[in-house]
Amino acid sequence: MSDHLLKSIFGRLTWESFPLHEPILLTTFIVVSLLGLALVGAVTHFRLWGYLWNEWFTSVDHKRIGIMYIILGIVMLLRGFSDALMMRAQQAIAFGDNQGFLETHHYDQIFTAHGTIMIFFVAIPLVVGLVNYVMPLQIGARDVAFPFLNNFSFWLTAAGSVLVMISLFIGEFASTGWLSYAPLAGLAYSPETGVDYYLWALQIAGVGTTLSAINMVATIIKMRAPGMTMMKMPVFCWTALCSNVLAIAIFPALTAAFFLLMLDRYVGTHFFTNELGGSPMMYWNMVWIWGHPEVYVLVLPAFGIYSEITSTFTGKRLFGYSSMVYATVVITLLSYLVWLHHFFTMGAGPSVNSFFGIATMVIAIPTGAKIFNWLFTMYRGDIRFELPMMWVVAFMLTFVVGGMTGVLLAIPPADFVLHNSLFLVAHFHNVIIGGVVFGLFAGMVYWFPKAFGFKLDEFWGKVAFWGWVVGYWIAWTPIYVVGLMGTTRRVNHFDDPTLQPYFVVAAIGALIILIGILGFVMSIVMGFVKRDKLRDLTGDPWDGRTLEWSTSSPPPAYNFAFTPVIYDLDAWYDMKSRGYERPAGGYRPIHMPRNTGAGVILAGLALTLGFAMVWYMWWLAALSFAGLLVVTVAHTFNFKRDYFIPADAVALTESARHQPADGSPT
Ligand code: HEA
Ligand code: HEM
Ligand SMILES: [Cu+2]
Repeated sequence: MSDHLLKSIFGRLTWESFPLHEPILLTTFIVVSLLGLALVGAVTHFRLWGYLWNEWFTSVDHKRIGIMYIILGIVMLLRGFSDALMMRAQQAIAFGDNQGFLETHHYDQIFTAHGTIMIFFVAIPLVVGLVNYVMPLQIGARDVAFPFLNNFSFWLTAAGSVLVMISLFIGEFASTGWLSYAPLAGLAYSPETGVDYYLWALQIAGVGTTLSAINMVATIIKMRAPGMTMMKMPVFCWTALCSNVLAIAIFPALTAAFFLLMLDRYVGTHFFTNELGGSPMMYWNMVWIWGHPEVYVLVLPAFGIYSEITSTFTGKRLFGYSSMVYATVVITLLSYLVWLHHFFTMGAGPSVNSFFGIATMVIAIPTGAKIFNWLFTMYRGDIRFELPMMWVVAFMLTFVVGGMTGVLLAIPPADFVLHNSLFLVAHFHNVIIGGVVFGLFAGMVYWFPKAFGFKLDEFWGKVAFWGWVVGYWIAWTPIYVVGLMGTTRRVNHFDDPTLQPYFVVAAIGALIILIGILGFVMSIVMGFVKRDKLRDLTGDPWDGRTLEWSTSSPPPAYNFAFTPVIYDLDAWYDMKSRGYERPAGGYRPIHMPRNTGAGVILAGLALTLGFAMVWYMWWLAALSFAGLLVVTVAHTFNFKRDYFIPADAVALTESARHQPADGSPT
């Protein structure tokens, strides 16, 4: 075939695009392919494709979608963490003459991929997954407002992560940092495929996240059970509401920034270069208007999780419920006003910097109010130190330190010294791991028995806990120290040998975190193995206070046979203390949304479109874009969108519940 023909078919994809000469990547590729083949083989062998497709992939049930999000997040955590281990290994050995095993360009891709994956494909899916699973149950709803949209959003997120994974083996990923700063990310300095993979993956996933946020907000506003006024809503739902309102407000800014960067790269415009009136600082402003609030999008639901767990495990109503709600709202509003603290060094001048510095510090007040509310809830409570509560305590001890170093960075003159240092990197791992990740683990351990009907294995759960907590401190304390001494971020080699011991300790810490991660995986595996022993038949294993604990575990597809009526905060606790009896008859047919494969197909087409655009395969891009339009229109002609669960089937499901008919706790 002529070169010209090849080029028009494959765009810029050639044999050179496959990293056959990179031993690390080749080995990874072989291992991943073998594991993938084994998985496909196993699913085929056990004839599970039909089950997976009908019951999971096409499911519009918020519970199943939530679980799929969480699985995606855990799988991507393993990927993101492998990157972290490689960076830690590199930095532990690359001193003086030793260049380590990752040359600069490769190291750059790894920290970019690590940051991008951890934020977009670990933290976001895990948070969205938990909100998806828990929030509708907590507000007494049957599902979310737009069940199909929910499935579609999930698959868009999944498509984005697949695109990032593809970049590992075909072409390369961005080497421009997790927010791909312009002008470095422009075509002139990054002509390879990396930034294009980055942009398309995040645009596709970003649409999913935005749609999901709209869905969650609509659900919370419109679908609360009768009697559940806003101020009787569980705190987790409040944090979910604020987090998703925030997401709706900020994602368009990121989408616009990426869109303009795409125009710069594909069409040759100059939005983010200094030529022809463009400005790179415009890009920084736009991505940080997204980026700063985004960290609160992640941490607010984690705060909600801590609130639920603290009141459950102290057996008390949350101290200062309304101040907790106001603090959440205040953090939401303030988080819009501080983005410039990420580039104090831009040179906006002392008055601008002071404004943003002070606005940033003010956030410590509502956050501190929350910390004290949790402490006051615990004060003289009958605390049960089970695993979820242990995570809460570890969070408080860890997060406060990270918050304090944040306040330190918010002082502009101090930030001129610490900006882009490893001190900053230690700050954000401190708040993200201590705040978001610990919260996600707490939430997963807490709600797992709801989703699966048995608890996680406790011994391995404790291994996970201690691995993460001890590992975190050993891994990041030395990084604070070297950062304070002036070591900069994003470098793969150091000249000063006296720094080496710190990085060796940091690497040991990362290995201890590895034990924590494996411990968590084991707690699921062993929980499953010992499920008969760990089984909970009551639906309420922790003596919970909110409505999700009033249904069976796992809840039926329709969540509640009868819509609950709410009189007080902590609705389920209130129901239990009034001697609530579950109705044993009088069921009516339940109207349900029907599963559909449209979301999977649309996301598949979006993935193809992204891949084609990365490689300049214009014909494939046009084809998949046309496909997207056709399937979207065709889907609007799908009139078989719902069905009824007959009353007998509901009666059967309800009578199968092992909980005593009086609904009393164990
Ligand atoms: C979940 C994530 C998360 C959270 C919660 C926070 C919370 C905070 N962050 Fe952080 N931050 C990040 C994630 C996060 N950050 C990331 C990812 C980056 C950098 C990304 C990059 O550059 O790549 C960053 C960077 C960053 C910078 C930029 C530095 C630089 O680039 O040079 C600054 C500067 O102001 C800052 C400040 C703060 C502050 C003041 C808080 C506050 O919200 C903290 C408030 C909490 C407390 C203070 C503790 C509890 C309070 C009390 C117990 C009350 C008493 C306390 C006082 C009176 C002080 N952060
Ligand atoms: C679990 C243990 C983790 C370890 C050991 C780890 C390690 C690292 C290292 C070594 C770097 C590069 C530092 C540098 O040289 O600049 C880094 C960067 C980063 N990490 Fe982590 N990390 C961990 C978890 C996480 C998590 C959970 C998140 C987010 C949810 C996260 C988000 C980031 C981000 C955003 C960057 C910046 C990337 C960039 O500079 O562009 N990390 N991490
Ligand atoms: Cu910020």
